[in-house]
Amino acid sequence: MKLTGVELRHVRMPLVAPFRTSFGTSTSRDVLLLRAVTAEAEGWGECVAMADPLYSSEYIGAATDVLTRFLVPALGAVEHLDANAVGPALSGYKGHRMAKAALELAILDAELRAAGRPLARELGAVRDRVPCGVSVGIMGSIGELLDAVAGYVAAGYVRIKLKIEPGWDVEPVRAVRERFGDGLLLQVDANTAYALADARHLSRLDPFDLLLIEQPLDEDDLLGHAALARLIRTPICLDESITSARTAVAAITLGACEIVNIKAGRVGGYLEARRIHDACMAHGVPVWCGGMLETGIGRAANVALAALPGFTLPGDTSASDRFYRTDLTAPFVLADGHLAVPTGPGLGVEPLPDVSPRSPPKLPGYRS
Ligand SMILES: CSCC[C@@H](NC(=O)CCC(=O)O)C(=O)O
Ligand SMILES: [Mg+2]
Repeated sequence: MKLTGVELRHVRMPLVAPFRTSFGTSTSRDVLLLRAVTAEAEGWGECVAMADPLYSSEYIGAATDVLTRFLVPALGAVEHLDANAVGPALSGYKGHRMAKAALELAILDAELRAAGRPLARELGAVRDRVPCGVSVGIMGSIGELLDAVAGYVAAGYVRIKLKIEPGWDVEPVRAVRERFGDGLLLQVDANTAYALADARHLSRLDPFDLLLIEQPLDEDDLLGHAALARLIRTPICLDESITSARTAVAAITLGACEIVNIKAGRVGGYLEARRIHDACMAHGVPVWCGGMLETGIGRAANVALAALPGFTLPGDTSASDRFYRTDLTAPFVLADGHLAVPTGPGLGVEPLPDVSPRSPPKLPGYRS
């Protein structure tokens, strides 16, 4: 394939309710969509970077700039382009994994649509539907939290994840465990809000039989997580720290985590995500698919990824209506606690007509 045009489309999606984490509260999600044009087919990608560099160092303005000035021109110079060529063609540019992931997904989508191959099969999916967990934000009160969790349990979600931070951790977890019983699959996500000195406090979560505690310490603190793992019983799962298969193996080898949250956007794309999956399986480490409030475009790719054999824990692959009143694609709807894996070529979903552009972008450059 030859890349003949790329369109960047910045969309603001209102959230159905504020979503509060240890690094702030969002009421809308800015999304950077990317459409790749080739002679054979078009492909879509979604950049999971937020509007501000709060989850990680990436943010939409930087992704837009690095795609426009460096990454898209670099791919435009590749004569025989396919998804496997994207990583090597962009390797000279450091970082910007979320921007690279969006571009690689669009090329992968175009390649697979042209070949009539579904993404799930390409990645090695072994399931046609995936069990879904849901991420629950920090709330204003325990009562509000219990109402929210009750709604998600009633909707059929098979696992509940609670965002925590200092001052909102042991009591919310205790309340949810007491209200919904020991059978509820329950985990927490700190988004780096704690320090190793909080170990004794975090060990107060041990009695609640959590599946895991996600990213309690700083992204770069593998040794701190390894020390914390020796001080608490709850298994540690890493998210922000895992930026590649190499860092996943380093974290596992150092004893920094027993479980890995795989987010293709965070690690540079779905091909690296599969490499992390394979490496974790080789080490006997279970993985699950994390979420970045993706629209149906990224959600379709995440559901395909979550269908791989090593994804043995429910992911943050919730239905479209968890965050959005209307999605950019046909909505993903929870059925018996599961989402069906798309079966069409490539992503298997299309942006709804009012999202997909009416006219192709000016060739050969880009339009942001
Ligand atoms: C956009 S910042 C959200 C990052 C957070 N993601 C979630 O909590 C899941 C959100 C979702 O269901 O997409 C995480 O650290 O795991
Ligand atoms: Mg997380």
